[in-house]
Amino acid sequence: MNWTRGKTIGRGSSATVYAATCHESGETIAVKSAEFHRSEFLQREAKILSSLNSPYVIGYRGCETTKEPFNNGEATTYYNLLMEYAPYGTLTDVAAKNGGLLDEARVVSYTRQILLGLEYIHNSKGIVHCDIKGSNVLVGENGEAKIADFGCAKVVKPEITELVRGTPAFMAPEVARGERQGKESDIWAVGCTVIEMVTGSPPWIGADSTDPVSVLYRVGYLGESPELPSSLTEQAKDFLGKCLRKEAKERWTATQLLNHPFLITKPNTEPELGTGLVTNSPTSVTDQMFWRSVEQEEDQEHPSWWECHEDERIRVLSWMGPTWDMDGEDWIMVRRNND
Ligand SMILES: Nc1ncnc2c1ncn2[C@@H]1O[C@H](COP(=O)(O)OP(=O)(O)OP(=O)(O)O)[C@@H](O)[C@H]1O
Repeated sequence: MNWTRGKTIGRGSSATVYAATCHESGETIAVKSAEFHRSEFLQREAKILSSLNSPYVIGYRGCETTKEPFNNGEATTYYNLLMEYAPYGTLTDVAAKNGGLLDEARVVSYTRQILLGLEYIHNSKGIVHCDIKGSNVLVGENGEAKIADFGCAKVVKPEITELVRGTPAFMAPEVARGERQGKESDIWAVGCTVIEMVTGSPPWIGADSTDPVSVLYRVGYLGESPELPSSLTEQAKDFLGKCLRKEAKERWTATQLLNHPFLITKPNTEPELGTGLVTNSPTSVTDQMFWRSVEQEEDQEHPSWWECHEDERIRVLSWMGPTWDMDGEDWIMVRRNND
């Protein structure tokens, strides 16, 4: 596919996302790019996304490498994941535009769509997302929620214990303890995302400590759950209770939750949305470490943070300082490598 790279629309910890125009169709697409030698996670994400097809999952448009000249004149090779463009940005962006939080009708509508996406990837594809949160759910052209950022996702293999992935504030007890990360852990994260949509903050903000290691300890070993917002209806609280059960096996599945009264008795409202956002995944510098996914430190020379002693983990987590800025680039041409 021939395309022209446009403005930066987002920066994550592992890649930069640009708007781009497809030459043949004129369609605006999103291109997530990383230098080739640092693109292992992006390549894995592309492989998973290419196997998915649902209105509630961001659409795959292809992947390719490009050679692009930089300031010093030398060409750098990039790996690019081409995706459907979501004009309204992430759920976190939409909430921010709405004063930080969303009303219950919108929360219901987005939650239902996230669960439809999860039902598809869990049941039809045997995939666990591992990093569900507001900033990893995009809002599509028609205002629908679409699960994105499959950089932490994996195919479920119950017999294999793999490294923990995801964002501490959204981690289920069994994930916080480093035991297993399955479909049920995504459901816990859905509960956390509902809290985020209702309160405008990730769970645990306002708790005694927002230090990620302390939160993981409280979730994993002290058996604590995030506080339920007092503004919620009893039905909503009951729904969250089904998502946030401490025992993974007792948590409801996506299919069961789709039939919970919280999701089936409310009318759908069409959200009023604005486009043109340029965002970074974390909402602010101060909460960035707390929000940040922990999938990419595997390629650092240090040991995996989870396998370390707690003191070591604190040190590893403190390495995750801000690495992003907000500069947008002008339109540039992209030269594609030969296929
Ligand atoms: N398809 C898309 N359409 C519109 N915006 C997008 C799209 N994909 C990503 N973005 C924007 O780019 C940002 C970063 O993307 P993404 O979360 O996929 O990157 P990442 O490097 O995996 O981030 P993270 O640090 O959360 O792992 C998103 O928060 C969003 O604002």
